[in-house]
Amino acid sequence: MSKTAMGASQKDFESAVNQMKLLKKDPGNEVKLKLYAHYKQATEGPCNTPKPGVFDLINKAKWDAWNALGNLPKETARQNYVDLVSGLSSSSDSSSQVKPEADRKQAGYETLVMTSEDGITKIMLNRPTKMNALTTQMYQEIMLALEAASKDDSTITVLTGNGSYFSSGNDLTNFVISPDELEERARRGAILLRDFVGCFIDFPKPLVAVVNGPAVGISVTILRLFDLVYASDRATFHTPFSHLGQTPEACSSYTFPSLMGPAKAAEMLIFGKKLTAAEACARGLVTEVFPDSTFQKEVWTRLKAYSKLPRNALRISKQMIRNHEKEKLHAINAEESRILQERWQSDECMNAIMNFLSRKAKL
Ligand SMILES: CCCCC/C=C/CC(=O)SCCNC(=O)CCNC(=O)[C@H](O)C(C)(C)COP(=O)(O)OP(=O)(O)OC[C@H]1O[C@@H](n2cnc3c(N)ncnc32)[C@H](O)[C@@H]1OP(=O)(O)O
Repeated sequence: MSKTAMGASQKDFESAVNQMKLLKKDPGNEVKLKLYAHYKQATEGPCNTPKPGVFDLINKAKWDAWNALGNLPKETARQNYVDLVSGLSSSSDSSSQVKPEADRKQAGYETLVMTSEDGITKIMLNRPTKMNALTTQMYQEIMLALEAASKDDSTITVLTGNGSYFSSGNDLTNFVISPDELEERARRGAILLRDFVGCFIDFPKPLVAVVNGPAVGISVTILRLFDLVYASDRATFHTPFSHLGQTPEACSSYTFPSLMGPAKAAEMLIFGKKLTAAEACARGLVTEVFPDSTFQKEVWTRLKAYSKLPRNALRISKQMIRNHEKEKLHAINAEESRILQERWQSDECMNAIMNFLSRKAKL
């Protein structure tokens, strides 16, 4: 950020406002909220309008963002706005630069880093500051990445997270929408969820989860569709669906009871009990737990050795193990997505999400 001692002039501010209108790439809801709040603060001062109702989600999120700036001086808000816009412009400039040929990173993903090396394609969730919470864009990019990995010449595909979390599950701001959009967004969300989980059910090669830290929600339930799950002893496994007014997904209403028995599954899926990595391993959800200090080294050494095994034999064996229940899993996935479509429109779900967004509730 380029703060000057004098702060941004009115001219700099107006030019940043104009620059925003020319921005080609959508900066995402969080940045848009920050820009909105600083614009209002810079032009009108502290928040001066009544708080919108709890179901007016978009206006409430905007109001919260503006109100959170308190008595921030107009000049500081103006400078922050200019800095935000200049950060956006420079990142969109740099994203258009040609990447060096030697770079093994596969281009085209904004929320993931995808690399292929030593017979292993690695898909890394890359929103570390948001605990790798899964945005709509991220679900779509993961599906594209899985499709590419299923066709490339690697032997094994790995999903992992960048930073301290594996993933904090569905990004709750996916639900920041106005009431009149709710029904349509819930319908589209259910289709996206069904397609997303479907990609894991059908994935043809050995799929490995390298669970580098805590996992929440769908990033836990999806694990039963992987062939190996390696976890750091720092990882935890938490499915707080009832707390969020929601219900299980990723086929877990069937796979968890069959894996750990209905009583243990209920403890997780109905009552939201958080498991340690050792507990998740004892319940069969995790293949093996490693000390965090040696986790990356041990896991990648193991995977590199596995990736040298005959590719077709691995693939066929995986399919033999998985094919028996594929059809059933697709049917369960469709039904869970349908039920969630209803849940997302419920007051219980809306209230839980608003509580999180207004920081009244954390897990
Ligand atoms: C197509 C739709 C498919 C839908 C499929 C449905 C899936 C169901 C689920 O996945 S349910 C699980 C949903 N996840 C949660 O409820 C987790 C919510 N997050 C938290 O409770 C906490 O953030 C935490 C415990 C994960 C981490 O707490 P900590 O104090 O360590 O860190 P912060 O809270 O300060 O988090 C840092 C920033 O990251 C943002 N963030 C984290 N997780 C999420 C999330 N799931 N959704 C949205 N945002 C998230 C958090 O808001 C902080 O952002 P900020 O720095 O801008 O304040």
